Formats: sequence, structure tokens, C-alpha cells
Amino acid sequence: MIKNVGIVGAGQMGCGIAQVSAAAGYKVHIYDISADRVEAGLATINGNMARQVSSGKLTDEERKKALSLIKGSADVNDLSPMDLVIEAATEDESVKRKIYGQICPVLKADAILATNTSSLSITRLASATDRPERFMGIHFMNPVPVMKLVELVRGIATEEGTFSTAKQFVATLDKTITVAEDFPAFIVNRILLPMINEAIYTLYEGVGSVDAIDTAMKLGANHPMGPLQLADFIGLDTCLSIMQVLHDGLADSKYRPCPLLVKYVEAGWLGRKSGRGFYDYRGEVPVPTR
Ligand SMILES: CC(=O)CC(=O)SCCNC(=O)CCNC(=O)[C@H](O)C(C)(C)COP(=O)(O)OP(=O)(O)OC[C@H]1O[C@@H](n2cnc3c(N)ncnc32)[C@H](O)[C@@H]1OP(=O)(O)O
Ligand SMILES: NC(=O)C1=CN([C@@H]2O[C@H](COP(=O)(O)OP(=O)(O)OC[C@H]3O[C@@H](n4cnc5c(N)ncnc54)[C@H](OP(=O)(O)O)[C@@H]3O)[C@@H](O)[C@H]2O)C=CC1
Repeated sequence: MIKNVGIVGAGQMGCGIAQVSAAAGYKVHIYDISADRVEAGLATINGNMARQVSSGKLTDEERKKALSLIKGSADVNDLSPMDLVIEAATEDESVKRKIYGQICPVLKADAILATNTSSLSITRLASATDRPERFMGIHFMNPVPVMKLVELVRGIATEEGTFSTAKQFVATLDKTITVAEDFPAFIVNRILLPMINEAIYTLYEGVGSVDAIDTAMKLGANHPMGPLQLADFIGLDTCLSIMQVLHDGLADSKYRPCPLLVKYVEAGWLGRKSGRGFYDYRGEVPVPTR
């Protein structure tokens, strides 16, 4: 029975998962290496919920109740009472393996550990924990409070009880699940990220400008966001990591990350979260950078 939910990583995904979990009545603890990040994350959740109150999706009572259920710290020991911990730290295998080494010793023996990874092998990540049978992928979509889908991914050792507990937990968040096998980038990102990468090649080869490409796909294919706008929204570092996992894992040149994507990440232009990517977000309205 899940009552206490721990979140590792106070970034855009960790905060979104914390928000929907608290709104569903779970006690939530967010852990991040940086206390400032935790503070900023709690402020973001507060802002999101205030917007939901203004748009009539939540009452002020519900907002206050949910916020009172969320705590955060930079102390890993605070994860010890958790029944389920969802790791939503940076999409980098070495970072995630290090985190599991730090948190496993403090977790309850029967706690379930899940990862929100976008692409990495669940089986390989499980091998870096002390509980491969109680480890799996619970992959939320961004923005978590809005997107209906959650992909569930078993590793080779994931026990059925772990899977059914995760499935019940996700159902209580009013999300729909889809089950994916443990292959690079699962279902959504196996399909979505090559499309985004192709949009970046289209820009790189001069077929169209940022504005032309995004307008083409919004109005020509009815996508809610253009692919470059979506890349900035996801985070260009995350997009590059996913393409690298696809390229390495499937050994097919069709997944080669676009050199322009590599260059943007090397420049620290990571999209919305760093203030600049395919658009510059530092002014009143986003301005295309090409
Ligand atoms: C990388 C991975 O591993 C997997 C992934 O997640 S891939 C990414 C998947 N996500 C997508 O493809 C998103 C595509 N974009 C969209 O669906 C839409 O543009 C959108 C839902 C993000 C925004 O929709 P919109 O109609 O343009 O904006 P807007 O009217 O401002 O917002 C609609 C609602 O979403 C909420 N919202 C928008 N952005 C949000 C955010 N970043 N966080 C929380 N809520 C957000 C708004 O608050 C609003 O809710 P209320 O009605 O309660 O106020
Ligand atoms: N962005 C998206 O659209 C989606 C992302 N995901 C996945 O969710 C995960 C998180 O992505 P996202 O929220 O976008 O990334 P962000 O960059 O927004 O957040 C990652 C957070 O993890 C923190 N972090 C880094 N190292 C550690 C550590 N050792 N211990 C604790 N916290 C740490 C980072 O802190 P700091 O900044 O200080 O390094 C940051 O706060 C990734 O696995 C990603 O692939 C899944 C679905 C959608």
C-alpha cells in the first residue's frame, strides 16, 4: 500500500510528479542535491496550483491541502519512510547509478524504486540497485499535470507485485497507462525523438527557419507545439541523451543526433530551462535563434 511517495530531482518532471501525487492525497517528499533547487521547485508547484485555482480546475482548499502534503530537502535520509520513490534526475546513466547507490541504503527493504527515465534500459539501471525485483520504469509525460499518458516498463527482474502496485498508483493519479517493453526510449520517445531530430536536421540543412519549421508542423500536421518549440520544452540536453541512447542501443545511423543539437547543448543552450535554445526566452516573447 503506497502512502508516502519520494521524488528524486526537483526539476520540471520531479515537480510535476510531486504535484499530481499530492493532489491525489499522497504524502510527498522531494529530494534534490541542491536545497535551492528544492525551494525553486516548491515555488513552481505553488504557482502551477494557483493557476489551476484561477482557471477553476481546483478549489483553494484543495490547493492548500495538496501543498501541505509536499515537503522537500537536500537530505537523502528523508527518503527513508517512503513506500515508493520515483527518480526523476538528469537523463544521464552515471548520475542515476550514483543516486541509486546513495538512496538504496536508506530506503525501507520493501520500498519500490522507479525511474522516470525517457530512454535508458530499465534492466541495466535495476542492476545498479539492491532491489531489481522492486524496480521499474514509470514514465510520465511533460507537462505532468496536463498529459494523460504514463508508460510502464518492466525490467527483466521486475516482480508482478511491483508492476501491479505501480499500475494501481498511476490509476489513482487519473492517468492512462500504456505498457512498453524495455527497448531504447520505449514507445513515445522511439517515435517522437527521431521526428524532433529530423526537424533539427531540417533547420541545420537550411530547408526552413525555426519559425517556418514550427509553423509548418503546427498548421500542417496539427501538432500543439512545433517540433523545435517542443525540443526546447523537453530540454535539449534530454533530447540529445535520448538520441544517443537510440543511436547506441539500436546501432542504426538513422538515429544519429543532429550536429546542431550537439552544438546547442555544448553551448549550454538547453531550451526553456536555461533561457535559450531554438528560441530565446529572455525577453517578453520567445524569439527564434535562427
Ligand atoms: C521527453 C519524454 O520523455 C516524453 C515527453 O514528455 S515528450 C513531450 C510530450 N508533451 C507534449 O508533446 C506537449 C505538447 N504540447 C501541448 O500539448 C500543449 O502545447 C500544452 C498542453 C503544453 C500547452 O497547451 P496550450 O493550450 O498551448 O497552453 P495553455 O492554454 O497555456 O495551457 C493548457 C493547460 O496546460 C497547463 N500547462 C501548460 N504548460 C504547463 C507546464 N509547463 N506545467 C504545468 N501545467 C502547464 C496550463 O496551466 C493550462 O492548464 P489550466 O487550463 O488548468 O490553466
Ligand atoms: N523533460 C521532459 O520532457 C521529460 C523528461 N523525462 C525524464 O525525467 C528525468 C528528469 O528530467 P527533467 O525534469 O526534464 O530534468 P531537469 O533538468 O529539469 O531536472 C533534473 C533535476 O535532477 C537534479 N539532479 C541532478 N543530479 C542529481 C543528483 N545526483 N541527486 C538528486 N538530484 C539530481 C537536477 O539538479 P541540478 O540542476 O542542480 O543538476 C535537476 O533539479 C530525466 O530522466 C528525463 O529523461 C521524462 C519525461 C519527459
